[in-house]
Amino acid sequence: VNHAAATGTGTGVLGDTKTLNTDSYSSGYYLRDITKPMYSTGGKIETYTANYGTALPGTLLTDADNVWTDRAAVDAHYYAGKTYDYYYNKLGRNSFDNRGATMKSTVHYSRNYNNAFWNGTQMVYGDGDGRQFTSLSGALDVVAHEITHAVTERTAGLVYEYQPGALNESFSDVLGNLVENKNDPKWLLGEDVTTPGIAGDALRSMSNPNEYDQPDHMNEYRNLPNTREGDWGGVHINSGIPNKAFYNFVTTPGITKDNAGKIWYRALTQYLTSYSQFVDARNATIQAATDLFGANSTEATAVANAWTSVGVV
Ligand SMILES: Cc1cccc(C(=O)O)c1OC(=O)C1CC1
Ligand SMILES: [Zn+2]
Repeated sequence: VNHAAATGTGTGVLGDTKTLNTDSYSSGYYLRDITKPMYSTGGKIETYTANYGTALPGTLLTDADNVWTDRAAVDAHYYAGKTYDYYYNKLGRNSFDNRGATMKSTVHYSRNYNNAFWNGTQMVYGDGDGRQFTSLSGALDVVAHEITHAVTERTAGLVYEYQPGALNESFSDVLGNLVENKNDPKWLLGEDVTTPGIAGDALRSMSNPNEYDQPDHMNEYRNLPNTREGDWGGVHINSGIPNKAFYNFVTTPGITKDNAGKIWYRALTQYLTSYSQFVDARNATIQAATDLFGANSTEATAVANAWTSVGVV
Protein backbone atom coordinates (compact mmCIF):
# COMPACT_ATOMS: atom_id res chain seq x y z
CA VAL A 1 0.00 0.00 0.00
CA ASN A 2 1.56 3.31 -0.99
CA HIS A 3 1.77 6.08 1.59
CA ALA A 4 0.77 9.63 0.70
CA ALA A 5 1.10 12.81 2.76
CA ALA A 6 -2.28 14.25 3.71
CA THR A 7 -3.47 17.30 5.63
CA GLY A 8 -6.00 16.78 8.38
CA THR A 9 -7.52 18.98 11.06
CA GLY A 10 -7.72 18.36 14.78
CA THR A 11 -8.83 19.86 18.06
CA GLY A 12 -6.09 20.47 20.63
CA VAL A 13 -6.16 20.06 24.40
CA LEU A 14 -7.18 23.70 24.86
CA GLY A 15 -10.02 23.40 22.31
CA ASP A 16 -8.15 25.07 19.45
CA THR A 17 -8.16 23.84 15.83
CA LYS A 18 -4.86 22.74 14.25
CA THR A 19 -3.81 21.54 10.81
CA LEU A 20 -2.07 18.16 10.97
CA ASN A 21 0.35 16.31 8.70
CA THR A 22 -1.06 12.78 8.35
CA ASP A 23 -0.48 9.71 6.16
CA SER A 24 -3.28 8.37 3.99
CA TYR A 25 -3.70 4.63 3.42
CA SER A 26 -6.25 2.44 1.69
CA SER A 27 -9.29 3.19 3.86
CA GLY A 28 -8.27 6.02 6.19
CA TYR A 29 -5.43 7.97 7.76
CA TYR A 30 -2.49 7.34 10.15
CA LEU A 31 -1.33 9.97 12.66
CA ARG A 32 2.03 9.95 10.90
CA ASP A 33 3.90 12.98 9.50
CA ILE A 34 5.93 12.07 6.40
CA THR A 35 6.61 15.65 5.28
CA LYS A 36 9.83 16.35 7.19
CA PRO A 37 13.34 16.33 5.63
CA MET A 38 14.10 13.19 7.65
CA TYR A 39 11.59 11.26 5.50
CA SER A 40 14.28 11.10 2.78
CA THR A 41 15.97 8.50 5.02
CA GLY A 42 12.73 7.03 6.38
CA GLY A 43 12.23 9.28 9.41
CA LYS A 44 8.67 10.10 10.47
CA ILE A 45 6.73 11.61 13.37
CA GLU A 46 4.24 9.06 14.73
CA THR A 47 1.69 9.40 17.52
CA TYR A 48 0.29 6.46 19.45
CA THR A 49 -2.19 5.86 22.27
CA ALA A 50 -1.54 3.67 25.30
CA ASN A 51 -5.29 3.55 25.86
CA TYR A 52 -4.82 4.34 29.58
CA GLY A 53 -2.46 1.40 30.02
CA THR A 54 1.30 1.37 30.32
CA ALA A 55 2.37 -0.82 27.36
CA LEU A 56 4.50 1.22 24.94
CA PRO A 57 4.28 2.43 22.27
CA GLY A 58 0.63 1.25 22.20
CA THR A 59 -1.46 1.67 19.06
CA LEU A 60 -0.67 4.04 16.19
CA LEU A 61 -3.66 6.34 15.91
CA THR A 62 -5.84 6.11 12.81
CA ASP A 63 -8.90 8.00 11.66
CA ALA A 64 -11.42 7.47 8.87
CA ASP A 65 -11.98 11.05 7.71
CA ASN A 66 -8.78 12.93 8.75
CA VAL A 67 -10.68 15.02 11.31
CA TRP A 68 -8.98 14.20 14.61
CA THR A 69 -10.75 14.51 17.97
CA ASP A 70 -8.22 12.91 20.36
CA ARG A 71 -7.03 16.24 21.78
CA ALA A 72 -3.93 14.92 23.56
CA ALA A 73 -2.86 13.10 20.39
CA VAL A 74 -3.47 16.16 18.19
CA ASP A 75 -1.15 18.29 20.33
CA ALA A 76 1.51 15.62 20.85
CA HIS A 77 1.70 15.21 17.07
CA TYR A 78 1.56 18.90 16.15
CA TYR A 79 4.04 19.98 18.85
CA ALA A 80 6.51 17.22 17.99
CA GLY A 81 6.47 18.60 14.44
CA LYS A 82 7.08 22.14 15.69
CA THR A 83 9.98 20.92 17.82
CA TYR A 84 11.49 19.02 14.86
CA ASP A 85 11.21 22.21 12.78
CA TYR A 86 12.99 24.35 15.40
CA TYR A 87 15.89 21.92 15.77
CA TYR A 88 16.22 21.46 12.00
CA ASN A 89 15.71 25.06 10.79
CA LYS A 90 17.35 26.98 13.67
CA LEU A 91 20.02 24.58 14.91
CA GLY A 92 20.63 22.31 11.90
CA ARG A 93 19.82 19.15 13.90
CA ASN A 94 17.91 16.37 12.11
CA SER A 95 15.71 14.84 14.85
CA PHE A 96 16.89 14.00 18.36
CA ASP A 97 19.75 11.78 17.13
CA ASN A 98 20.81 14.13 14.30
CA ARG A 99 20.40 11.16 11.94
CA GLY A 100 16.69 11.54 11.20
CA ALA A 101 15.38 9.07 13.77
CA THR A 102 11.62 8.61 13.79
CA MET A 103 10.03 10.56 16.68
CA LYS A 104 7.40 8.49 18.49
CA SER A 105 4.97 9.89 21.06
CA THR A 106 2.43 8.01 23.15
CA VAL A 107 -0.52 9.75 24.84
CA HIS A 108 -3.09 8.53 27.41
CA TYR A 109 -0.33 6.79 29.33
CA SER A 110 -1.79 5.20 32.47
CA ARG A 111 -4.58 6.95 34.40
CA ASN A 112 -4.60 10.38 36.06
CA TYR A 113 -0.86 10.41 35.35
CA ASN A 114 0.69 13.77 36.28
CA ASN A 115 3.89 13.31 34.33
CA ALA A 116 5.57 13.43 30.94
CA PHE A 117 8.87 11.74 30.11
CA TRP A 118 11.37 10.56 27.52
CA ASN A 119 11.93 6.85 28.22
CA GLY A 120 15.15 6.49 26.23
CA THR A 121 13.24 5.63 23.04
CA GLN A 122 10.12 7.81 22.82
CA MET A 123 8.03 10.58 24.41
CA VAL A 124 5.30 9.58 26.85
CA TYR A 125 2.48 11.82 28.12
CA GLY A 126 -0.03 11.34 30.89
CA ASP A 127 -3.44 13.00 30.93
CA GLY A 128 -2.97 14.50 34.37
CA ASP A 129 -5.62 14.17 37.07
CA GLY A 130 -7.52 17.23 35.89
CA ARG A 131 -6.42 19.21 38.96
CA GLN A 132 -2.61 19.24 38.98
CA PHE A 133 -2.42 18.88 35.19
CA THR A 134 -4.52 18.50 32.11
CA SER A 135 -3.10 16.31 29.27
CA LEU A 136 0.57 17.12 29.34
CA SER A 137 1.08 17.13 25.55
CA GLY A 138 -1.14 20.23 25.52
CA ALA A 139 1.89 22.51 26.02
CA LEU A 140 4.62 23.09 23.42
CA ASP A 141 7.18 23.91 26.12
CA VAL A 142 6.49 20.51 27.74
CA VAL A 143 6.82 18.62 24.43
CA ALA A 144 10.03 20.43 23.52
CA HIS A 145 11.31 19.89 27.08
CA GLU A 146 10.85 16.12 26.73
CA ILE A 147 12.38 15.96 23.25
CA THR A 148 15.37 17.98 24.51
CA HIS A 149 15.94 15.26 27.16
CA ALA A 150 16.50 12.96 24.16
CA VAL A 151 18.92 15.42 22.53
CA THR A 152 20.86 15.78 25.81
CA GLU A 153 21.00 11.99 26.23
CA ARG A 154 22.49 11.64 22.72
CA THR A 155 25.00 14.49 23.14
CA ALA A 156 26.37 15.73 26.50
CA GLY A 157 24.75 12.79 28.32
CA LEU A 158 24.39 14.89 31.49
CA VAL A 159 23.60 12.31 34.20
CA TYR A 160 20.27 12.88 35.96
CA GLU A 161 21.62 13.74 39.42
CA TYR A 162 23.06 16.72 41.34
CA GLN A 163 24.50 19.57 39.19
CA PRO A 164 24.71 17.66 35.89
CA GLY A 165 21.08 16.63 36.37
CA ALA A 166 20.05 20.22 37.13
CA LEU A 167 21.84 21.26 33.92
CA ASN A 168 19.99 18.48 32.08
CA GLU A 169 16.70 19.90 33.37
CA SER A 170 17.72 23.48 32.61
CA PHE A 171 18.64 22.79 28.98
CA SER A 172 15.21 21.18 28.57
CA ASP A 173 13.51 24.23 30.11
CA VAL A 174 15.60 26.63 28.00
CA LEU A 175 14.92 24.84 24.68
CA GLY A 176 11.32 24.21 25.76
CA ASN A 177 10.72 27.96 26.02
CA LEU A 178 12.79 28.83 22.93
CA VAL A 179 10.76 26.38 20.82
CA GLU A 180 7.48 27.64 22.35
CA ASN A 181 8.61 31.20 21.57
CA LYS A 182 5.78 32.98 23.40
CA ASN A 183 6.02 36.64 24.43
CA ASP A 184 6.07 35.52 28.04
CA PRO A 185 8.09 37.95 30.21
CA LYS A 186 8.20 35.37 33.00
CA TRP A 187 9.54 32.55 30.78
CA LEU A 188 7.19 30.09 32.51
CA LEU A 189 7.24 26.31 32.08
CA GLY A 190 4.07 24.23 31.70
CA GLU A 191 1.72 27.21 32.09
CA ASP A 192 -0.71 25.83 29.48
CA VAL A 193 -1.29 22.49 31.27
CA THR A 194 -0.75 23.09 34.99
CA THR A 195 -3.82 23.40 37.27
CA PRO A 196 -6.49 23.93 34.61
CA GLY A 197 -8.65 25.42 37.38
CA ILE A 198 -6.16 28.20 38.19
CA ALA A 199 -5.09 30.86 35.69
CA GLY A 200 -1.61 32.35 35.54
CA ASP A 201 0.38 29.67 37.37
CA ALA A 202 2.99 27.24 36.08
CA LEU A 203 5.47 24.55 37.06
CA ARG A 204 8.52 26.84 37.03
CA SER A 205 9.56 30.41 36.22
CA MET A 206 12.93 31.18 34.62
CA SER A 207 12.63 34.91 35.37
CA ASN A 208 11.89 34.33 39.07
CA PRO A 209 12.70 30.74 40.15
CA ASN A 210 11.94 31.63 43.77
CA GLU A 211 8.25 31.98 42.84
CA TYR A 212 8.15 28.17 42.56
CA ASP A 213 10.54 27.44 45.41
CA GLN A 214 13.63 27.10 43.22
CA PRO A 215 16.94 28.81 44.07
CA ASP A 216 18.08 31.60 41.73
CA HIS A 217 21.64 31.89 43.10
CA MET A 218 24.41 29.54 44.22
CA ASN A 219 24.06 30.78 47.78
CA GLU A 220 20.60 29.16 47.78
CA TYR A 221 21.83 25.84 46.28
CA ARG A 222 19.87 22.97 47.84
CA ASN A 223 21.97 19.98 48.95
CA LEU A 224 19.46 17.14 48.51
CA PRO A 225 20.01 13.37 48.49
CA ASN A 226 20.25 11.44 45.22
CA THR A 227 16.91 9.67 45.85
CA ARG A 228 13.43 9.94 44.33
CA GLU A 229 12.29 11.91 47.36
CA GLY A 230 15.37 14.14 47.01
CA ASP A 231 14.54 14.76 43.34
CA TRP A 232 17.83 13.04 42.51
CA GLY A 233 19.83 15.73 44.27
CA GLY A 234 17.30 18.41 43.32
CA VAL A 235 17.43 18.27 39.51
CA HIS A 236 14.07 20.11 39.17
CA ILE A 237 14.99 22.47 42.03
CA ASN A 238 18.60 23.55 41.48
CA SER A 239 17.82 23.99 37.76
CA GLY A 240 16.54 27.41 38.87
CA ILE A 241 20.15 28.63 38.99
CA PRO A 242 21.14 27.88 35.34
CA ASN A 243 17.61 28.86 34.31
CA LYS A 244 18.06 32.30 35.89
CA ALA A 245 21.49 32.60 34.25
CA PHE A 246 19.91 31.96 30.84
CA TYR A 247 17.09 34.42 31.58
CA ASN A 248 19.57 37.14 32.56
CA PHE A 249 21.55 36.41 29.39
CA VAL A 250 18.66 36.33 26.90
CA THR A 251 17.13 39.55 28.31
CA THR A 252 20.42 41.47 27.96
CA PRO A 253 20.01 44.27 25.36
CA GLY A 254 21.36 43.14 21.96
CA ILE A 255 20.88 39.43 22.62
CA THR A 256 18.33 37.64 20.39
CA LYS A 257 16.45 34.44 21.25
CA ASP A 258 17.86 32.73 18.14
CA ASN A 259 21.47 33.60 19.01
CA ALA A 260 20.94 32.59 22.66
CA GLY A 261 19.60 29.24 21.45
CA LYS A 262 22.59 28.71 19.15
CA ILE A 263 25.00 29.37 22.01
CA TRP A 264 23.24 27.09 24.51
CA TYR A 265 22.87 24.35 21.86
CA ARG A 266 26.57 24.57 20.89
CA ALA A 267 27.59 24.33 24.56
CA LEU A 268 25.34 21.29 25.06
CA THR A 269 26.46 19.43 21.95
CA GLN A 270 30.13 20.42 21.65
CA TYR A 271 31.48 21.02 25.16
CA LEU A 272 29.42 19.50 28.00
CA THR A 273 29.83 15.90 29.16
CA SER A 274 28.17 13.46 31.57
CA TYR A 275 29.38 14.93 34.86
CA SER A 276 29.67 18.62 33.91
CA GLN A 277 29.06 21.01 36.80
CA PHE A 278 27.51 24.49 36.70
CA VAL A 279 30.98 26.07 36.34
CA ASP A 280 31.59 23.87 33.27
CA ALA A 281 28.34 25.16 31.79
CA ARG A 282 29.60 28.71 32.40
CA ASN A 283 32.83 27.95 30.54
CA ALA A 284 31.07 25.99 27.78
CA THR A 285 28.58 28.79 27.03
CA ILE A 286 31.33 31.44 27.08
CA GLN A 287 33.38 29.30 24.67
CA ALA A 288 30.35 28.71 22.43
CA ALA A 289 29.59 32.46 22.35
CA THR A 290 33.25 33.14 21.54
CA ASP A 291 33.21 30.54 18.74
CA LEU A 292 30.08 32.01 17.20
CA PHE A 293 30.40 35.75 17.87
CA GLY A 294 33.98 36.49 18.97
CA ALA A 295 35.89 36.84 22.24
CA ASN A 296 34.82 40.39 23.07
CA SER A 297 31.38 40.14 21.51
CA THR A 298 28.21 41.39 23.21
CA GLU A 299 27.21 37.72 23.47
CA ALA A 300 30.39 36.45 25.12
CA THR A 301 30.42 39.32 27.62
CA ALA A 302 26.73 38.90 28.46
CA VAL A 303 27.12 35.14 28.99
CA ALA A 304 29.94 35.68 31.51
CA ASN A 305 27.96 38.37 33.33
CA ALA A 306 24.85 36.17 33.45
CA TRP A 307 26.64 33.30 35.21
CA THR A 308 28.37 35.72 37.58
CA SER A 309 24.96 37.18 38.46
CA VAL A 310 23.83 33.78 39.83
CA GLY A 311 27.08 33.14 41.68
CA VAL A 312 28.62 30.66 39.20
CA VAL A 313 32.15 32.02 38.67
C1 LIG B 1 5.58 17.28 34.49
C2 LIG B 1 6.86 16.54 34.82
C3 LIG B 1 6.95 15.72 35.94
C4 LIG B 1 8.14 15.05 36.22
C5 LIG B 1 9.27 15.20 35.39
C6 LIG B 1 9.20 16.03 34.28
C7 LIG B 1 10.41 16.23 33.38
O1 LIG B 1 10.27 16.06 32.15
O2 LIG B 1 11.50 16.53 33.94
C8 LIG B 1 7.98 16.70 33.98
O3 LIG B 1 7.87 17.49 32.85
C9 LIG B 1 8.34 18.79 32.93
O4 LIG B 1 9.01 19.19 33.84
C10 LIG B 1 7.87 19.67 31.80
C11 LIG B 1 8.52 20.96 31.53
C12 LIG B 1 7.14 20.91 32.21
ZN1 LIG C 1 12.67 17.26 32.51
